[in-house]
Amino acid sequence: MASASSRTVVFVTGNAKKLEEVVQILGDRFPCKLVAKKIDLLEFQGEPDEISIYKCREAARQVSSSTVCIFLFFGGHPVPYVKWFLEKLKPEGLYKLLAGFEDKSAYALCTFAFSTGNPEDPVQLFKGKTLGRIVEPRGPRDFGWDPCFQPDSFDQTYAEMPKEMKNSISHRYQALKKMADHFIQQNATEKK
Ligand SMILES: O=c1nc[nH]c2c1ncn2[C@H]1C[C@H](O)[C@@H](COP(=O)(O)OP(=O)(O)OP(=O)(O)O)O1
Ligand SMILES: [Mg+2]
Repeated sequence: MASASSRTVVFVTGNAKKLEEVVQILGDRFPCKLVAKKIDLLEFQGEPDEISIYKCREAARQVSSSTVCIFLFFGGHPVPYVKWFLEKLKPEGLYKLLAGFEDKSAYALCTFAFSTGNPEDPVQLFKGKTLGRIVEPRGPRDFGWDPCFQPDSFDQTYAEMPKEMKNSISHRYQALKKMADHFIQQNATEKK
């Protein structure tokens, strides 16, 4: 197998905002070459881990190169299908859905699923979770449910925060950190 630094990792996402954050968070910390690719994958039903693994396998199959590694971004709570809720309801509607519930606590979840490209290898998951609550939308509307998610111990919603602040505490940051650490360590082991 090629050494990590000469390896190309394909990031599978059609979401420009996710990609933007990943590039900002990783900087030049990641030891592999990154290429982004949009693949429209069917949404499976199930728990987030199962969905991530299924979609990653499917993405790896579609990219069909034995040397390429795949990541699949998966993000968003209250449910894996939040994308369709958001499209129809907008952040205001998402908040209103919870009107009847006193408890507005929520968490943002990001899972990176990694496949070596070899279907025999297990898919690896790197997960990050940020605790918070769902609030009436505040701040710019340019990224999904950011206006209605307020992380614990902050007064601002994700949308109101400067980008660098969100990117230093977010679910995506935490998942990426685990993933980058894994590859940096693997790279160091390969060099020994
Ligand atoms: O940090 C975030 N802050 C706010 N909103 C977010 C975030 N991360 C994902 N989101 C939104 C995008 C989509 O409305 C839904 C997840 O759906 P999800 O399938 O993961 O995203 P997507 O289809 O846009 O991109 P992809 O091609 O990677 O599947 O939550
Ligand atoms: Mg999607």
